[in-house]
Amino acid sequence: MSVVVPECCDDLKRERGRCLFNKEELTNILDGGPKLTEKRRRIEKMLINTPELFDDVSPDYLSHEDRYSNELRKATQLMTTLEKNGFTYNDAVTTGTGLWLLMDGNPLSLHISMFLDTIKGQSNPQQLQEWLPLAEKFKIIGTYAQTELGHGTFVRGLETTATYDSTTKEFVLHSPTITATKWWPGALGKTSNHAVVMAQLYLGGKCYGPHIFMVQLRDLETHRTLPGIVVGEIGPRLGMNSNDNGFLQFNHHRIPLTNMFMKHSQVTEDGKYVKPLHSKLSYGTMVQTRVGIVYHASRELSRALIIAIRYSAVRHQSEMVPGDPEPQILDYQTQQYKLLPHLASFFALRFSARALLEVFIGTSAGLGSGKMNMLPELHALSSGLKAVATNDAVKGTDICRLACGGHGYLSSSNLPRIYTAIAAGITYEGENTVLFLQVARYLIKSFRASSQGQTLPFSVSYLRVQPPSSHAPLMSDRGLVDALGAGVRWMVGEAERRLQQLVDSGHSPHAAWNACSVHLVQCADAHTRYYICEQFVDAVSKLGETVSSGVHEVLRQLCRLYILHRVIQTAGILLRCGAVDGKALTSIEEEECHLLATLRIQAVSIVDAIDIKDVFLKSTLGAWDGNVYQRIYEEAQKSPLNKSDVTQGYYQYLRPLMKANL
Ligand SMILES: CC(C)(COP(=O)(O)OP(=O)(O)OC[C@H]1O[C@@H](n2cnc3c(N)ncnc32)[C@H](O)[C@@H]1OP(=O)(O)O)[C@@H](O)C(=O)NCCC(=O)NCCSC(=O)CCCC(=O)O
Ligand SMILES: Cc1cc2nc3c(=O)[nH]c(=O)nc-3n(C[C@H](O)[C@H](O)[C@H](O)COP(=O)(O)OP(=O)(O)OC[C@H]3O[C@@H](n4cnc5c(N)ncnc54)[C@H](O)[C@@H]3O)c2cc1C
Repeated sequence: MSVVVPECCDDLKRERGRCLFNKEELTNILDGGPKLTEKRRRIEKMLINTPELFDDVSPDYLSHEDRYSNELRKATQLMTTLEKNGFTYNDAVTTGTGLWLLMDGNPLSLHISMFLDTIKGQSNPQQLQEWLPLAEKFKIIGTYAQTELGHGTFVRGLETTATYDSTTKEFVLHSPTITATKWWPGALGKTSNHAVVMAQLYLGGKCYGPHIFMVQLRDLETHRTLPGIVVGEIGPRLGMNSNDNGFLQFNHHRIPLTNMFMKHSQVTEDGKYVKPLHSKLSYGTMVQTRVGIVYHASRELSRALIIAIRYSAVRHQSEMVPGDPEPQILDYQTQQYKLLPHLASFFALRFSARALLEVFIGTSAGLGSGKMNMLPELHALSSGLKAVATNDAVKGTDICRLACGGHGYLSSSNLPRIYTAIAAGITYEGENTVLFLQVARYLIKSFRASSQGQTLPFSVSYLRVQPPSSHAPLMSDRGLVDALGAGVRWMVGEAERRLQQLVDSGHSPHAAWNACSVHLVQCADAHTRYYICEQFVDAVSKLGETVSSGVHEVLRQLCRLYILHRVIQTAGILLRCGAVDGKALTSIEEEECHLLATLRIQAVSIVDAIDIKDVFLKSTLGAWDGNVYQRIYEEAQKSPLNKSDVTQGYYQYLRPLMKANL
C-alpha cells in the first residue's frame, strides 16, 4: 500500500533558519566545555558504530524474560565496547549517551553506580584493594540491597540482622520476618552475584544500628544461589522492567568479619565497636546517588523536550484565523506555555546540578581530612534538588506527552518510556516528600540558630533574621529572586511560629512537626527553588563575559522565564508577605506571555543545541528531519498483529461470538 507522506521537513528548515545564536557554543555550555562536547561525540560515534547495541525488535514486543536477556546483551556489549576503546562506564553515564541505548532498565546500572560507589566510599584500604579491581573488571557483579518489604524510607527500622559471632569471627546475616525480605534492589533478582547489604549490627546482644556488609549471593562459576540465601525477581513494574529488581532473604547466613565495610565504623575481632566520626557517614552512597539523579532527571527531561518541541513545529492543527492554513501548534500561546517553562527548567536544573556537584566534591574532600561540618548542608541540598529535579522532570515529561496529543501516547514516541523511567526517581533514593521533610528540618534548625545570633551556612544565609534589604530594583532578575527569598523567609518564619504555638499549647514537638508538615514540605520546595533561581542567575551572569551575545541573550531569556514563572506560581505567598503587589504581578504575567512568543522563535534551535542524536532519542516524533508521519506509519507496520491479515484471536473468540445466538 502506498502512503502519501506530507512534506514536513520544510517546517524545521524554516525554524532553523531563524536561529540567531551559535548552537555549538550553547552545546558546549550544556556539556561543560568544548572538550567535553568533543569527548561525548567520540563516545557516541563509537556506540553508533556498534550495531550490537541496537534492537532488532522493539522491547514492547518481547516477553518479560526476553526483554531482560536483550537488555543484558546490550548492557554487557556496552561495557566491553567502552572498555576496548579506552573509555569507562562512567564516561557513558556522565554523558548520558550509553544509557539511552538501554531502553527499559539497565541490569548493570546498580553495579556501575551504587555497588562501585559503596566500595569506593565505604571500604578500608584492604577492602578497597581486594574488591575494587574485581568489581571494576566485572569479576564480581553487585547491587545495593537496602530496602525491605516492610521499610524503605525508615532506614533505622530495617529488620535484617548481622550478628557478630566472635568464636568464628563471622557475622550471621538473618531475615527474621517476611517484612525483613530485601525488596526492590535493581539487578538483584538474576544479575548480581554480590550485594552490599544494609543490616542492623548486633554485638554482644546490643544493636548498633544499620551498617553495610559485602555479601556474596551466588557461586561465581555456576551462578547458583549460595546455601542460606533465597533470591529472585519481584515481577512486572510500571517501567524499568529489564532491571530485574529483586528480593533477598537470609537464613543464618555467615560471612567473615572482614566483610563489614570498615572505613567509617569498625568491629574488632573480639567484638568491640569503633564509632564513626559522624553517624550518617554510612548513608554516603545515597547522597552521592542523589547528586547523580539531578543530572539524570535533567537529561531525561531534555529528551522529552526535544521530542515535543520539534513535533510542535511540524504538527499543524486547527485554524488560528478562520480560513487561514492550519498553523504549527507551537504558534499557539497555550502550547508555548506548556513547553517553554519546562525548557527553562531544564537549563535551571542543569546549572544547579553542576553547582551541587561542586558542593559534593568540596564536602567529600573535607570528609577526607575529618571535616564533617559541611555534611548537613550537602544532605539538605542534595535531598531538595533530587526531589525538585525528579518532580519537575516527571511533570515536564508528562506535559510533553500531552503536548503531542494522541501521538504522544504511542510507545514509538518514546515519551511513555522516558516518563516511566524518570517517574521511579520520585520514589527511589529517598521518597520526595520524605526528602523535603529532611530539608525542612534543616531550614527550621537554621532559622532558630539565626535567632540565637549564629552565622548560617551559605545556602540558607538569606534566612537570617535580619537580612540586608535588597538594593536591586524589583523587576530586575536579582530583584525578583530577592522577592522569592523574602517569600521563603516568610514561609519558614510562619512554619516556626506555628510549630512553636502548637508546642506552647501542649503538643509534643513530634506531634507539632506532623501537624505542620504540609507547610514544611512547601517551605523545603520553595527554598530549593530559590536556590535553583540563584544558581541560574549566577551562571548566566558569569557566562556573560565569556559567551557571544546571541547565546547570552537566549540564556538570559530562559533564566528570566524561569524566574517569572516561579514568581507567578508563588504569587499567593509573595502577596501575603508583601514582597510583590498586584500591579507587579500583572506586569510579570504580561512579560511572561511576551517572553513565550520571543523564545518560541528559536525554540527548535535551542533544543537542537542540546544535541541528542536520533538514535538516542528513539522517537518517531522527535527525529531531526521531522519526518513524523512516515516514521509513525513504519513503526506501526512492525506490530506482530500485522503479520497476518486475520489473527488467531478472530477464529478463537470473535468468530464464535458473531456466530452465537445472543
Ligand atoms: C529519611 C532518612 C534521611 C531519615 O533518617 P533517620 O536516620 O531516621 O534520620 P532522622 O532522625 O530524620 O534525622 C537524623 C539526623 O540525620 C541527618 N541525616 C539523615 N541523613 C543524612 C545524610 N545522608 N547525611 C547527613 N546527615 C543525614 C538528618 O538531617 C538529621 O540531622 P539532625 O538531627 O536534624 O541534625 C533516611 O532514613 C533515608 O535516607 N531514607 C531514604 C532511604 C533511601 O534513600 N533509600 C535508597 C535505597 S537505594 C535506591 O533506591 C536505588 C535506586 C537507584 C536506581 O534504581 O537506579
Ligand atoms: C524502580 C525502583 C528501584 C529501586 N531500587 C532500589 C535499589 O536498588 N536498592 C534499594 O535498596 N532500594 C531500591 N528501591 C526502593 C526505594 O528506595 C524505596 O521504595 C524508597 O526509599 C521509598 O521507600 P518505601 O517504598 O518504603 O516507601 P514508604 O516510605 O512506605 O512511602 C510510602 C508513603 O509514605 C510516606 N512517608 C513515609 N515516611 C514518611 C515520613 N517520615 N513522613 C511523611 N511521610 C512519610 C511517603 O511520603 C509516601 O507517600 C527502588 C524502588 C523503585 C521503585
